[in-house]
Amino acid sequence: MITLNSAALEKLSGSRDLQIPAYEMAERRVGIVHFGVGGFHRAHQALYVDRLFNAGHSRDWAICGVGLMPGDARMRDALVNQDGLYTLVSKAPDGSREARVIGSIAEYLFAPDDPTAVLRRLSDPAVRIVSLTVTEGGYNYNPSTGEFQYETPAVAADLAADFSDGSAAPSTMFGYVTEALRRRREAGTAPFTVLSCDNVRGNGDLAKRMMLAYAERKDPELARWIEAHVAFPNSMVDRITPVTSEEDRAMVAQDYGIADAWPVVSEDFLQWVVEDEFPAGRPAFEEVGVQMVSDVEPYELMKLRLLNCSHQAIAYFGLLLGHTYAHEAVADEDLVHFTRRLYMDGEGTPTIPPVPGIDLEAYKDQLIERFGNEHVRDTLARLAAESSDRIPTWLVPVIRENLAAGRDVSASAAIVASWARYAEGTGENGEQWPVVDRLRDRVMAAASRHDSDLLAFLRDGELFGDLVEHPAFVEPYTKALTTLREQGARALLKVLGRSS
Ligand SMILES: NC(=O)c1ccc[n+]([C@@H]2O[C@H](COP(=O)([O-])OP(=O)(O)OC[C@H]3O[C@@H](n4cnc5c(N)ncnc54)[C@H](O)[C@@H]3O)[C@@H](O)[C@H]2O)c1
Ligand SMILES: O=P(O)(O)OC[C@@H](O)[C@@H](O)[C@H](O)[C@H](O)CO
Repeated sequence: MITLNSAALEKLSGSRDLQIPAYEMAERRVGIVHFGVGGFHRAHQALYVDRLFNAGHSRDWAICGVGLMPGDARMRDALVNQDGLYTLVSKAPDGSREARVIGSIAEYLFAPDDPTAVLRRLSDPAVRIVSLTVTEGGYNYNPSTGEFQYETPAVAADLAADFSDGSAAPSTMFGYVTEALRRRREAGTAPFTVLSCDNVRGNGDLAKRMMLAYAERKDPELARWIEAHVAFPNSMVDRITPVTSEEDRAMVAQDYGIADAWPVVSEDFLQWVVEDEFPAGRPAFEEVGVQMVSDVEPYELMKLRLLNCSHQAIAYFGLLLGHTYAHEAVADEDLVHFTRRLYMDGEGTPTIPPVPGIDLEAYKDQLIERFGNEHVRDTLARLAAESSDRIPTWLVPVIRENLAAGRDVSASAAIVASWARYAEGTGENGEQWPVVDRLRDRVMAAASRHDSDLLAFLRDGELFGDLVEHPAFVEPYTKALTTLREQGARALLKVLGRSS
């Protein structure tokens, strides 16, 4: 067994089944700082940069990963001991796979350990891109009003503190990015580009609006400078990347002989569509499969409204039906009919503009095939987590557009009802499940009132706006929730399937 680190690469070079970096570790120079190094970043952006290095492109774009949250101490321990290296195994639906050691993360900083080092790195003129995968919740906006939430404790603390003399340090992405931009402006250094890679519509626009809202309170003059000089390109990102399991670690050890503290397993599908707005420069992403375009929106809408919303469609129904994995959920005829025909065709698709170069029918079929990839073992529990960040961000806008156009919303109402039923916290056979959500107490308290008020869940204006006042939504929602509670998920899928 070989413990993964730079010194081990030579020993791994003989393996036929494993690709290792074809470049020298010592040649890497940090040009990108990334906040939120989790499974996805390591299966996606870091892979693209690794491909660039392998293809002989400039080594000036290596990544410095930054962890802000207490839980990121685990990533620090894994990556620092391995010189930033890790194993990425991508698995196709037919069972074939590709394994490679990724070398593009040259540095990892756990911000609570050394905030000064993070600010120093962010102020380095060599850093020209700051990229983000901080989850939907990381943007700190109220999903129904779209406003920045100044009262979030960590944000409020960063706003109140003075970082200029080094006596206090930021703790949020907003604090770090704006303080670094302030220092760059003061030093006459050009700003970096902020590249959001999270699953949010107009993710760059949102990042800009939230960053400006923060800066406006902190330092209005700086806010004006950011608005005028910093680019925030939008991007659509796609690769299903489950949470790494103990089985994944064991597989990497057994099949590749590598002791890797935190490998990543993903599907083989990979897509990144990026708005080409990088005034400070960028890597030659187009050379390694990234689609650089002038308008990302059609791609984003397609992906969020077909892939991500469908993930929510299979998550709660799947769990209620007793499934554990995404591939089991789409092997269920009733659920796949509901997802592919009723939701995707009936309600998602009418809200999507023409997407250049994409055959939507083939795209939707491929989504079902991707969800059905049994080798990836994506759990429904992952898809059901943090729903209060996902449903309002992805599905509620679809519902609103369809309501405004006078179109049917029964399938979307059933998805929301399945979340409401799921948030009651017990399955159809009385099994308990952990509801993982930053608003857990609130959503569970609302769901616990269903016996006396079937609309209790829907009354949360922050999550659903005024949907509760739309009879065209409330009627199918009420029917769906009643059927779910009285007869179960299978009965509801059958009823919906018959009426289609
Ligand atoms: N996993 C996927 O299949 C996938 C695919 C496409 C896009 N994404 C995007 O990537 C995001 C992360 O997914 P992942 O699978 O890597 O998750 P993960 O849990 O492995 O990593 C999430 C990272 O975000 C950080 N984070 C969370 N909240 C934060 C906050 N408020 N401020 C700063 N950092 C914060 C965490 O500390 C962690 O480093 C998703 O939310 C999504 O927007 C994921
Ligand atoms: O990671 P989230 O919270 O944005 O969403 C959960 C999944 O829908 C998502 O991770 C998908 O797997 C991903 O968007 C596929 O590209």
